[in-house]
Amino acid sequence: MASNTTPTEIHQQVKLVSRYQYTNELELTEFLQTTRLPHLIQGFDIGPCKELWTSEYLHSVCSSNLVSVMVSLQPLLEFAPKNYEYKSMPLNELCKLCGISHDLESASKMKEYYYLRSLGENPFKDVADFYKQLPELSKDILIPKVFTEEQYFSSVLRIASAGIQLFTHYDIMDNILVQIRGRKRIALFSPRDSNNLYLQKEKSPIVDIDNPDWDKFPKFSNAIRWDCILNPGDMLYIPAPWLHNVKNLDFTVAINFFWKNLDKSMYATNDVFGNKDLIPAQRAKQILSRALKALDELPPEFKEFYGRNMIGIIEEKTFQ
Ligand SMILES: O=C(O)CCC(=O)C(=O)O
Ligand SMILES: [Fe+2]
Repeated sequence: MASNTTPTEIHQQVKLVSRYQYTNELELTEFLQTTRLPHLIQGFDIGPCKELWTSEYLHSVCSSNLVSVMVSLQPLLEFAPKNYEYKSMPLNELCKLCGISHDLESASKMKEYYYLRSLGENPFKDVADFYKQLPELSKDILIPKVFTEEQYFSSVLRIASAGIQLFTHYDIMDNILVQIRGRKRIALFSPRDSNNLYLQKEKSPIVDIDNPDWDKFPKFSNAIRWDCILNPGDMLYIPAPWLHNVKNLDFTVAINFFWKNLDKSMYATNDVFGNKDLIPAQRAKQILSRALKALDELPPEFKEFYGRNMIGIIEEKTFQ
């Protein structure tokens, strides 16, 4: 792409995430077993948390146990290089700070943005389990049982100040994100667009998806963006491995539930975040790195020839 391209000349296709009106658990469960598209689920009563969980309430009922919080001077979180630090702070204190930065204006005055993704008791070994770890809160929330106990993997509490935006990433398990307080804007990208997102492991380096550097990321213009806004009480079904980028429009509280929709043997056993590649994919990536080493032995024009040749084979054999 010419280096004098201006962002206004490039239009990315944007679609809206479809809505699903909740009627009963069985119908929703069956629906989620067949659709592989994200859906905004509305009409399910998530319980008293929706009215109850103000920052003042959370400040008063949450413990002063230390939690590890991402703290950044900028609202757009970047991972390479990192523009945030992990700081330990009492959970009840975090609720108060996030409450002060409840909208974009007050958050920008605070000069620090906060983002909590709850971790397991031992963050290196255990998965986050909201029910076990935060009984003072979990009694206030209801979620539809769309997965079995066997399939359940983790439940993660997410607290964020207004404005903070989490980089685009994929998770390896199916997921329902339940919005409790404030609004989130979520942009999703299909797994079919993964090659247009310049992935580095599970994350995309295109941090500012609303104003991307088109010279650096020209293929991003081919990606279709699926947008939705989550309001309190809404739930978003994010099928694995759809990519998602989350911007907090207000002070937000949300919980998400990951579950294993595939056979258990597919999943890495040492995965506490639910984002390690499936075991056969890990094997395929190792074989690919060996194939690339073999191609390195060739002169450049043969390396490119075989590289392009192999892309064609991979496309033919893997694209649906
Ligand atoms: O709500 C957020 O901040 C992130 C949600 C997310 O990444 C997830 O539910 O997998
Ligand atoms: Fe995620």
